[in-house]
Parts: sequence; C-alpha cells; structure tokens
Amino acid sequence: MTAELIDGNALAARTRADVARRVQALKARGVTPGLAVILVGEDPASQVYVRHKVKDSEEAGLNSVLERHPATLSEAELLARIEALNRDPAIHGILVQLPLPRHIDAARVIESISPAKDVDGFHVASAGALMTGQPGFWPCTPYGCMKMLDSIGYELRGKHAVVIGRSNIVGKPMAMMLLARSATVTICHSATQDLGALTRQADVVVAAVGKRNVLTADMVKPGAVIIDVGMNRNDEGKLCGDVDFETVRQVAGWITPVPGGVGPMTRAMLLVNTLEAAERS
Ligand SMILES: Nc1nc2c(c(=O)[nH]1)N[C@@H](CN(C=O)c1ccc(C(=O)N[C@@H](CCC(=O)O)C(=O)O)cc1)CN2
Repeated sequence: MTAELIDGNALAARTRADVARRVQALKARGVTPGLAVILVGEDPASQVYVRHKVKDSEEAGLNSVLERHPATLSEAELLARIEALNRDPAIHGILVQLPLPRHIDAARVIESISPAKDVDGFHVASAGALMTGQPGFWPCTPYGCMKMLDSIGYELRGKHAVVIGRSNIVGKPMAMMLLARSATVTICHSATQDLGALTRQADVVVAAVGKRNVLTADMVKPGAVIIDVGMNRNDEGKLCGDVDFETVRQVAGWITPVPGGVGPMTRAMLLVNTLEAAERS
C-alpha cells in the first residue's frame, strides 16, 4: 500500500479563497478585518513566517499591520503595545510571533491579549473555551490538522487517535479537538514507555514533537492516517517532519507531507480566525 497524500498547499489555497469571499461580504457591510502581527527580535525563521502572514492576509483582503521591535524591547513596552492594540477598533486580531526573547515572559504576554482578539488561540480563555466546547479561537496548527482530516471525509467517532507531543499550542489542543469529535485519544510524550506499542493501535497519529524520525514504518498500523506537524532539518539541511515519510507512506492510508502539509494550513487558519474575530465584532 502507498498512502494518499493530504495536500496542505491545495487545501490552504481553497481555504484562503473562501476567506477572501467572506472578507468581501464583510467589507460590503463596512468592516475590514484587521490583523496586527508583532515580531520582537531578528530570529530568521520568525521573520519569514511573519512576512508570509502579512502577505497571506493582504492577498485575502484583510488589513495587516506588521510591528517589528528590536530584541531589546522590554516586556513592559511590549505589554503597552498590546494594550493599545486591544483598544484599537480597527484591529480584530493580535498575534505575537513566538519564540520571544528570553527576557520576556511569553505566558504573561499571551494573557495580555484580549481573548476577543486572540486569533492564535493561545490565551488561557481560548484554551478553556476549547476544553469546554464554548465558542472561542482554536490554535491554528491543530485547527488546520482537523481541517485536513475533514478534507478526506474521515469519521473520527470511535477511532483511536494518538497524539505525540503535549505542548500547549499543538499537542494538548489537538487532543481536545479529537476528543470533541468522539475519538479515543492517547497523548504520548517524552516519558511514554513503548511509544510504538501505542501508535500501532492508532487509526490516526499526530506527530508534534519537533524531532526527526519519531514515527517509523514499524510503528504504524496499516491504513492509518498520519498527520506530521514537525518541522526539522535533515543532515542535508532539507526541511522534514517528525515522521520517516518514505517508509511510513508504504504502510499508512493517508499522510501529510513536510513541506506542503500542516504548515500552509497553519497560515490559512490564522486568516479564518481573524475573519471570524471581525465577524463577531
Ligand atoms: N504566534 C505564533 N508563533 C508561532 C506559531 C504560531 O502558530 N503562532 N507557529 C510556529 C511557526 N509558524 C507560524 O508562526 C509557521 C511555521 C511554518 C509554516 C509553513 O508554512 N511551513 C512550510 C515550510 C516553510 C519553509 O520552507 O521554511 C511548510 O510546512 O510547507 C507555517 C507557520 C512557531 N511560532
């Protein structure tokens, strides 16, 4: 068996086109969705990601403002900027690119964003809303993974999903989203014993560790759906995920590639969240 690819680039393009249509409808009612993207420091990868976010939003018809600050910006100065954006009626979504410089407490910064503008879905209020099934913003990466599962018409009810990774921004919210669809969810992490024994039982595996080859072919049930959230570099410097793609695709039923899988969907779901923030305002 060779797995079918779940094409994140194609699904993201359809999602962006849908957002663009909804933005036009909102503009006709006099509202232009506004997104503020804050970058602190000169991390090269973050600079690329924020540029993409601004370009994506402009192409979909949103207003986006990119604020670049030096790495020496103090936490108090950053909190003051966020407070001003919280009050700005033209801004519906606020995003602080992570990671932040070490002298800034990322949790305090995230909690200072108004939950109504938390389009990254990282605020504790957004996490609580997800956990209790209340309306709120879902973090873009796991939200994008759910859209990828939906795109192949996958019925999660009663299926066993294994999430590898327990971060606040991917692993934990991913598990909650799968649970909300009535999957049986196992969360694995660095202290899990015999990871393969668990993944071999899984109908769906989401790998979100940030380490190459965490999932190999011998750890996969034939026909399983494999979602690869990882973004790593191999020995040749090429971008790769957490999954040993070439061997796992011989066993799995569906698989997401890296690049061209979850990454583009993360970007697309930010547009969806920002549009919805504006629609709710
Ligand atoms: N405030 C946030 N910070 C960070 C987030 C986030 O969701 N919110 N996630 C990551 C980085 N990230 C978005 O910010 C992100 C990274 C990569 C991609 C992507 O499309 N990757 C491409 C490949 C890009 C390349 O060639 O380098 C792909 O997978 O095809 C999207 C979003 C950390 N920080």
